[in-house]
Amino acid sequence: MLAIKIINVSVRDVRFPTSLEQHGSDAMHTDPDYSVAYVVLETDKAELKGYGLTFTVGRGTEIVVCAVKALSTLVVGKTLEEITSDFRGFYRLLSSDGQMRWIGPEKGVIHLATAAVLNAVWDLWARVERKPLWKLLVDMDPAKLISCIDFRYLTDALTEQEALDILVKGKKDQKSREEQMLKEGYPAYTTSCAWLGYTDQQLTQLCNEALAQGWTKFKVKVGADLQDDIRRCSLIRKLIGPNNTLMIDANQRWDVNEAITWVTKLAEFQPLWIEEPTCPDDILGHASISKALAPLGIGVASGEQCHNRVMFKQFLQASALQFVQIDSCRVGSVNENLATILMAAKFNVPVCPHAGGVGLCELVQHLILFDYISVSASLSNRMCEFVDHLHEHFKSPTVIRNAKYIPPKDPGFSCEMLEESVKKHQYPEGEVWRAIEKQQK
Ligand SMILES: C[C@H](O)[C@@H](O)[C@@H](O)[C@H](O)C(=O)O
Ligand SMILES: [Mg+2]
Repeated sequence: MLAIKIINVSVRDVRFPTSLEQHGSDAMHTDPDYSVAYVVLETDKAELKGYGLTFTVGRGTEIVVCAVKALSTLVVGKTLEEITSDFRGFYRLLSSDGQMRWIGPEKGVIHLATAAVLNAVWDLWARVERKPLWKLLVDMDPAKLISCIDFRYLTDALTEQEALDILVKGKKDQKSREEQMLKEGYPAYTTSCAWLGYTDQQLTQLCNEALAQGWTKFKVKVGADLQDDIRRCSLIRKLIGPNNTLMIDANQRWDVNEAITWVTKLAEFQPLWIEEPTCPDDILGHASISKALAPLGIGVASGEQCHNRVMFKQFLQASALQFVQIDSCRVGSVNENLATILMAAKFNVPVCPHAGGVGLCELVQHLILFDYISVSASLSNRMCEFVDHLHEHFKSPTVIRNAKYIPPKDPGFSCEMLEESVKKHQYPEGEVWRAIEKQQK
């Protein structure tokens, strides 16, 4: 089966008009239209396809689509066997092409495109093996997993041997953790109640509904106006009570000193973490914020706009993050996320993935299940984000029970969307967008 050949890469710009209702809004992204560059790998076996995506928030998705097209020449004609027998080499081919790397390297639009293409390759591989991706990873021999990772630029922090040792150690009691996950699921938190554009009334209603559904961990958007933040945090803390968990997220709004002063003023609401307090590239800034907020019991979280494994390496080396937020679509897919998961394990920092958007929950649940079952073996201070939008457009949508992710069972990486949804939301020609255009006129 691995002999199947990829004969075509199709890519489409699919957008959902979430900004109309302020879903997903934060202090920097006030009107996101949750979108994807949606990739389908066609093979010489007509019934077998690989599905992948990367997440965007509307305008600019057409540029990612263009970048996927540029990468597709490196993919078409390859067999799955050629790819998976040297996945590290294939990762490098895509991320380090002698000409194309100039428009990265391993960052920005070209890296988002790499994520979409590689996510589709992993989806195809898992489908061929007839396993959900998390299970493919969990069952994989540690040496084979290591062979998928590009260790270039990492070895001063994590060598191949150290990574292998972590994976070999993780095999102990793996079976019981897998059974536990299948029975109980992986703990989640919700961001759906408190987008920045929601009114207090909306926030109250959504929060009460979430409490009734069993949610115990909540994230609220902050950063635009201090008085608003104090009012909203006080409201949500009252609603959830003193024992539930609260996180706050500023989406890069502040300078370093401003972040420290602002968050200190929100400390009375006892947030577990402040997420993206400042520029996502400012490693030393995050380290200063971490140091200043540690006495208040507030950690720093980041990762949804962290370009690549080398950035994560430095955040960890500089003790700049207390929570590592991997993202399934920002970096070079599973290959690069494996590197970050293993570095986080070495530095003993919990991984709490970023999710939401379109499909991010569907994808990242596979990675965090792998992290628990095969690497960290711990649930302490760990949870995966959940946002309750747009799951209905997926063939295998996430299943949440008692505020926990129930491991997916369908083969693949859960990236496949309903063709009907794709057609309707394709930008700009889909019927949803045509109707909006007509209304605006
Ligand atoms: C624009 C997006 O909705 C972001 O606000 C969102 O990803 C957010 O940062 C999150 O942590 O969920
Ligand atoms: Mg965030």
